[in-house]
Amino acid sequence: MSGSAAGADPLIEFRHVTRRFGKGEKAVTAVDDVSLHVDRGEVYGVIGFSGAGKSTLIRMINGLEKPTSGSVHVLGEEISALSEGRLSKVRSRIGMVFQQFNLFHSRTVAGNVGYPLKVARWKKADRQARVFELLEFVGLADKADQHPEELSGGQKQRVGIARALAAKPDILLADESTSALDPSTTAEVLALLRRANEELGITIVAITHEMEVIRAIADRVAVMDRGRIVESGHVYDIFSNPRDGEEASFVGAALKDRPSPEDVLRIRQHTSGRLVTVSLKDSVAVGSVLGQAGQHGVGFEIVHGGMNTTKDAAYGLLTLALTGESDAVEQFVGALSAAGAVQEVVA
Ligand SMILES: Nc1ncnc2c1ncn2[C@@H]1O[C@H](COP(=O)(O)OP(=O)(O)OP(=O)(O)O)[C@@H](O)[C@H]1O
Repeated sequence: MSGSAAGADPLIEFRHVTRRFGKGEKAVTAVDDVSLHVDRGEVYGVIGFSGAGKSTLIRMINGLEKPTSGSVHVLGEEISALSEGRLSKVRSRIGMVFQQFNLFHSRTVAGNVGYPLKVARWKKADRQARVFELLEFVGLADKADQHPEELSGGQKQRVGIARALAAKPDILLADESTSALDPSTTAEVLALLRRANEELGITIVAITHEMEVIRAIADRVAVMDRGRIVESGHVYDIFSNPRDGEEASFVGAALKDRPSPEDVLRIRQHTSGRLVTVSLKDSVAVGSVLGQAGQHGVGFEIVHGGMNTTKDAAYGLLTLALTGESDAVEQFVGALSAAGAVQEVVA
């Protein structure tokens, strides 16, 4: 799902939101003039290093934190201006998944999943039916009567997700939901979040410091740094577009899809060819141009890069060392540019 044309159906909207903590010299601006919108049915990822302001941002979506200035609109309400009573009504339509699972150890798996329904005063029979349905959905129907300590980390998080989905919320907030898990369990939990989005139509906001999470589930991403959004857009566009200029993209740098200055030094030790990086958005077209290198009188060596996948499509960057007469190489770079965006590698 990616119905995310600007303003299509925003469930969440931040308008020039700033959140400061403390006063005077010790004041910290955790969120600094952030504007963004999340549309119904999309998975919106927020990525950044520790301290970037992600938790503060997500806590403003369910009203646990209020902006110092600006406004936050959720499900048609200005959540930042609501009284506690009205706030709890909006909150009941928002589920939350935590890094440390936050399960009740004294309750069974079924008891944990059914807890929000008990709070919402669902009838016992309805509650039992809903819990059963949810445990089936997350693949833990056989664990209903066990306690959390009998489960693996991935299973605990699946219980956390079932509990967050229990009251049929419109929005699921995932706060570093896979950070405590190993890579294969992470993949399993991300696949479940993706199913929740695709099969139940739930809108997800996921904050993370892991690029893998964004790549696996997000439609759009905002990169946060020191409270500000420094880059945002569709995941595929951001991951697949090589950026110009001195400011290397945070995403590109984290993916290591371009050679670092150290890599370039190493590459230079064995080739004097012209180094270019080509985008593999259309890998067939690029492959066909590379197949004609000999006819251009050009030799090439792949010195860095490869393919990766996002939720929408595969993408990649290849760095090539091109050898041959400079006119021939120039002409060949022209042919490559027609197949994929080309950038010179300078170091
Ligand atoms: N209640 C608070 N009081 C004072 N400072 C705070 C408070 N909450 C957050 N901050 C500060 O705001 C900044 C952003 O913190 P925040 O937790 O939102 O970042 P984060 O990106 O979620 O990082 P992490 O992944 O480490 O939680 C940090 O400098 C943090 O110390």
